[in-house]
Amino acid sequence: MLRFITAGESHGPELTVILEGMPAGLPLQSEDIGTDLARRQKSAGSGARMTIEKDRARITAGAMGGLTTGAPICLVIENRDFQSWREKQIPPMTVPRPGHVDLNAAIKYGYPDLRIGLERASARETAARVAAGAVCKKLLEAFDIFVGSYVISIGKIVLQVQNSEHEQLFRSAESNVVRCPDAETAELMIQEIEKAASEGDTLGGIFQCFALRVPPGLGSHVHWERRLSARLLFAVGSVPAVKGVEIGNAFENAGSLGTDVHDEIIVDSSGKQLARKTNRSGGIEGGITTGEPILVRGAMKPISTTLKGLNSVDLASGKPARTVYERSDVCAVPRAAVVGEAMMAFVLAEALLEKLGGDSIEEMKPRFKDLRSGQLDRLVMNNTHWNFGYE
Ligand SMILES: Cc1cc2nc3c(=O)[nH]c(=O)nc-3n(C[C@H](O)[C@H](O)[C@H](O)COP(=O)(O)O)c2cc1C
Ligand SMILES: C=C(O[C@@H]1CC(C(=O)O)=C[C@@H](OP(=O)(O)O)[C@H]1O)C(=O)O
Repeated sequence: MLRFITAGESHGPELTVILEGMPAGLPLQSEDIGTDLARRQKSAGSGARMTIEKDRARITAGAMGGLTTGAPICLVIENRDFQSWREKQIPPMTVPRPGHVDLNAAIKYGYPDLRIGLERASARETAARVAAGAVCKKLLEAFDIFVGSYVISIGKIVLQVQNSEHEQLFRSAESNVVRCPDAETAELMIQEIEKAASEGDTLGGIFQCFALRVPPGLGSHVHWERRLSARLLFAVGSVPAVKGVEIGNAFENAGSLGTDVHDEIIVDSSGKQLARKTNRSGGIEGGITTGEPILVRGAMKPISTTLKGLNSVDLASGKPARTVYERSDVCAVPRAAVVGEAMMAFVLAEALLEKLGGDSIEEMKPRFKDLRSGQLDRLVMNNTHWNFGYE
C-alpha cells in the first residue's frame, strides 16, 4: 500500500509530508521535487503570497545517497511567510467568508477565532501534496509513464483546440502563465483574470490531467474501492475548490447515444495488437485501465476570497457584516492543475505497485515487462463451453 499524510498550517513554520510504501532504489534528489513545486507556484492570477514563498523540499528521511531506501520518505517545505507572522498580535477574525471553511470549522470544532480553521484549510497544504506527487511521478517515469496537465477554461474563456496530442498540448501550455496550450486563448485568459482582478472579483475554471503510456490492467472491477475510476475521482476531487471531476468526456457522453460514445475495439495494422479507435472513456473501463491515455478533468469554483467582499455575519456581534479582505489569489486554476497531476500520479503509482508488487525498482522492472498487454496472442481464450456452477 502506498499512502501519504501531510501536516502543517498555512502560516506556520513548515509543511511536512510522509510518503510510505515507495520501493527502494528509485533515484531521488530535492531538485526532482523542486520543478513541480515551482510549477505549482507560477500562474497569472496569483496573490502576493506567491512572491514570498520559494518552495523547496528538504528530504529528511527515506532516501540516502540519492536513492530511496524503501523506508517512509519525509519531505519538509519551509513557509517563508511564517517570519512575518511569528511575532504578530493578530486581531481575531469573526466574519466568516462564504465559500471558505470558516463558518463550518468554527461550528464543528468550536474555534473562538476563524483563523484556526483557515490555517489548515488553506491550499498552502497542496505544496506538500505536490512534493509527494513528484516522488510518485519519478516512480512512474521509471516505467515510462508520463503525467501532465493543462488548462481548458478560465471563467468563460474556453480552449477550443482540443485533440489527443496531450504531451504536445502540455509542452505548449508550459510556456505561458495560464498553462493553456493555445497562445491566443492563453492571452484571452490572462485578460479575463486581469479584468476580474480590476473589478475586485475572482475566477475558476477547468483543468485537464492526463497520464500517457499507462499499461492496461491497473485497478480492478471486483470491488468498489479498487475501481481506478473511483480512486481518481476521489483524489482529484480532494483538491481544494475542485467541485466537479470527470473521466474522459463523462458529462458530454451522458447526453449522447451509446454507439456515439463507446470506444470501438480494433486490431491494429500489425494484426497482433488490439487498439481503440477513440478514447472517450478516458482510458478506464470497468475500473481498469485500457492502455489508452487516462484523462481526468477538474472543475474549480471561483476563488472564495474576493476584494469586493460578500455579505456575511459578524459572529462577535451577531450583526450583518461584509467580509474583510487581506490578500488572495484571483484565479488559481493553473496552480490547481499541478496539484491535480500530483493526485493522479499518487493514485497511479499506488495502482502500479499493487499490480507489480516488489520492494525495489529492480524487482518491479521484469514484472512490468511481463504485464499483459492487448496483444492478441497473449489472451488465453478457447471455444470450450464453460460450466456456470457454484456447487
Ligand atoms: C492552488 C490553490 C490556490 C488557492 N488559493 C486560494 C486563495 O488565494 N484564496 C482563496 O480564497 N481560495 C484559494 N483556494 C481555494 C481554497 O483553498 C478553497 O476554496 C477553500 O479551502 C474551501 O474549500 P472548498 O472550496 O474545497 O470547499 C486555492 C485553491 C488551490 C487549489
Ligand atoms: C499559500 C498558498 O496558497 C494560498 C491559498 C489560500 C487559500 O485560502 O487556500 C490563500 C492564499 O494564502 P494567503 O492567505 O497567505 O495569502 C494563497 O496564497 C500556496 O499555494 O502555497
